[in-house]
Amino acid sequence: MSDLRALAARAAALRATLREANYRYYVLQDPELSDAEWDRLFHELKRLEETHPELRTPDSPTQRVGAPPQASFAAVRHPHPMLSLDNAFDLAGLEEFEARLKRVLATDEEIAYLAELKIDGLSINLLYEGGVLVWAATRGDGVTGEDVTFNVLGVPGLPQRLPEALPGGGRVPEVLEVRGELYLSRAEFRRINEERAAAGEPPFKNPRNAASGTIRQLDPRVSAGRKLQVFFYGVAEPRALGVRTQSELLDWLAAAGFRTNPLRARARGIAALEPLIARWTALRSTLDYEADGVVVKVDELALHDELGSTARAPRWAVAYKFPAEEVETTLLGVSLGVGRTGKITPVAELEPRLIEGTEVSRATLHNPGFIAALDLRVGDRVMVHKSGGIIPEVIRVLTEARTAELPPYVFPETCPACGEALIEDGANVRCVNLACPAQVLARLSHYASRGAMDIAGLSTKTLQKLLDKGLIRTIPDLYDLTPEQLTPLEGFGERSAQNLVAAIARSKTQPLERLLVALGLPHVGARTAQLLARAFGSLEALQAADTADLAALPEVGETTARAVHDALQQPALRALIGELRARGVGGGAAAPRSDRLKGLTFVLTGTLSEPRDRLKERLEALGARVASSVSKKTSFVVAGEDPGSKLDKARALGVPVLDEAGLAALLAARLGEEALALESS
Ligand SMILES: NC(=O)c1ccc[n+]([C@@H]2O[C@H](COP(=O)([O-])OP(=O)(O)OC[C@H]3O[C@@H](n4cnc5c(N)ncnc54)[C@H](O)[C@@H]3O)[C@@H](O)[C@H]2O)c1
Repeated sequence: MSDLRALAARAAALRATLREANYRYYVLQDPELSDAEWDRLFHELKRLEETHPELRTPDSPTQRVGAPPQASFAAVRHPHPMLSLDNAFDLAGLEEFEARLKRVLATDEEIAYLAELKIDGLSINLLYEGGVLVWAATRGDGVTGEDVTFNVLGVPGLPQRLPEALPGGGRVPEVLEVRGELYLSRAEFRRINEERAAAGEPPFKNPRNAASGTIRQLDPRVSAGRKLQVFFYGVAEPRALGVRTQSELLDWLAAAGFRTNPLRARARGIAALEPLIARWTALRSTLDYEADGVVVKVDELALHDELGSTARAPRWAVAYKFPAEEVETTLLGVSLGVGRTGKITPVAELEPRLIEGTEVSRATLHNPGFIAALDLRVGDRVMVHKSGGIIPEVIRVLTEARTAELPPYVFPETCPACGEALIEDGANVRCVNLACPAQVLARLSHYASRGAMDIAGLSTKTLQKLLDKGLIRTIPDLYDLTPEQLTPLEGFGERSAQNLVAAIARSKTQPLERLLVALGLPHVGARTAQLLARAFGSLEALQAADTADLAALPEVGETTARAVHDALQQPALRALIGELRARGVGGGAAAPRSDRLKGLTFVLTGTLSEPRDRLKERLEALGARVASSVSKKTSFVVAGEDPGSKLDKARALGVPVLDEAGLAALLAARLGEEALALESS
């Protein structure tokens, strides 16, 4: 039983992590996990649920597609659900897929497949009635999508009206639901990012994000100015078209005016697809669009009906994902970054190349030992990949490609910013000069950043200007700036000077948790800062706490407790805090508590998808009371998996019981937008 409990807790934790990742990926379009990491966690959960079906919940990410539509668009209900695809990461995965097919179809005969490229864009569903386009919608959560009709009208190969008769005598059914993938070419992605850079806007991370951002433009002129493209690959009810196979379906779509990808191949048996997959893997980097795999579909449509779908994906198709891309480029130089703690990070300056959708011109070299182990020399040809799918890293030097005798790289002995001798610190080197201008700039920039004090308009560039002009030296100096000092600076006018001074002044009332992040306390990210702020309520109380007080908090380990305690005793930090407090920074209050759930009392029972303490804290932060026993006064009992006697008591007393989905619905109804923020907190 206790083993099962541990597995249930693991499954719940995986579900919570995946849900949060989905929200960041689909809604915020700002993923923190790499796709590879997401895939790994997803598969762990899937395996767990397969071996222990009793652990599966109806709202598990394995049973769901995408994320609900955003409120800024009209919602469209898909007449037939739009599904995702199951993945295979290697040939063994494809063979497993084939074995499953043969088992379900009870056949030994070779199955015919159609292989198509998996385009890395976003799916679109089109509804035609009487041959006329009625709407175009994003996938959303598979059931409901966002109406983006106006944004697709100019896309070539996306017909607004279908021909009455098709070559070969086919006809267009009265109602037709067509599915495809919208995407941006690599060249168009680069052009859009250049345009954004010129307008001072942040770049899109990759073509998929850019396509997704483009289709969700509320102003159709913006999307019209970007060259979206599309490949169509399916319809909701192909049999109504009189076609028998996926191959014939693609031909039908092409004949009706829908753009389809000419790259497709039919093969009998998975083994026969292997050479094709190898060829397409090599072809990938030469395409002018991003493809992240090969979709293998059972060709015979009659078999689709027989195989059916799960809640999340059809059983007759699988997406083989390409392995991580390794790209060859040239090392143009090595630059040294100085972090706010003085750590020196060597960075490879590379000839720019597109890797898995993002342009890479710099890659981490970690530390001097890493450079030495690679025997890296400026001018070398190197192989680069994205570590964990996100951080570019040099993995190999092509020593055989060295034509000239390149001198070995010698790691500097002094700080590039202040000239102070560098000190070895384990595998790293460090500049220990607290007044080092690069460290000062990094600390200021961290202080003003979005995750910390969030001071609008105080970019690193502006901070550099203020330092250069001698207007500031330390963080507290920011609060002494006047509009008159800023107005004469390049890029400032009277208005922008006033705005910046006002934004800096506003930051004084940022909640304590943000100030804790801004101070750069060791091991303190947003989550720990929140815990500390809620537990201690003021900087003074936190400074007075000893290591044991800190370690007693849930989720704060011994190491963090000691590091935070020691940092707060350091004279430099104490002086900084003193100066900030003297200027009225950090009024001492923890994050303002919302009272949206005021008057409600919850009792939590069973295994939930997040630690009970955490949910308790979240509910309390919204003004609710969380009690430990059920009484008539309890508003709701939230029951997770394996609930205890509290559930029985709730039933006996007639107290309403919510499962997690019910709680989410309640929160959404009560909080609207706030619920989303809560989900991601
Ligand atoms: N990094 C993160 O935090 C994070 C979070 C969520 C999802 N993800 C990534 O997204 C994936 C899951 O997302 P998904 O559900 O959007 O699925 P998916 O992108 O892996 O595959 C399904 C989609 O492929 C598309 N597709 C492209 N070409 C196709 C073709 N020829 N035929 C059929 N379909 C085709 C369809 O739009 C379909 O909806 C994960 O594998 C992961 O890589 C990452």
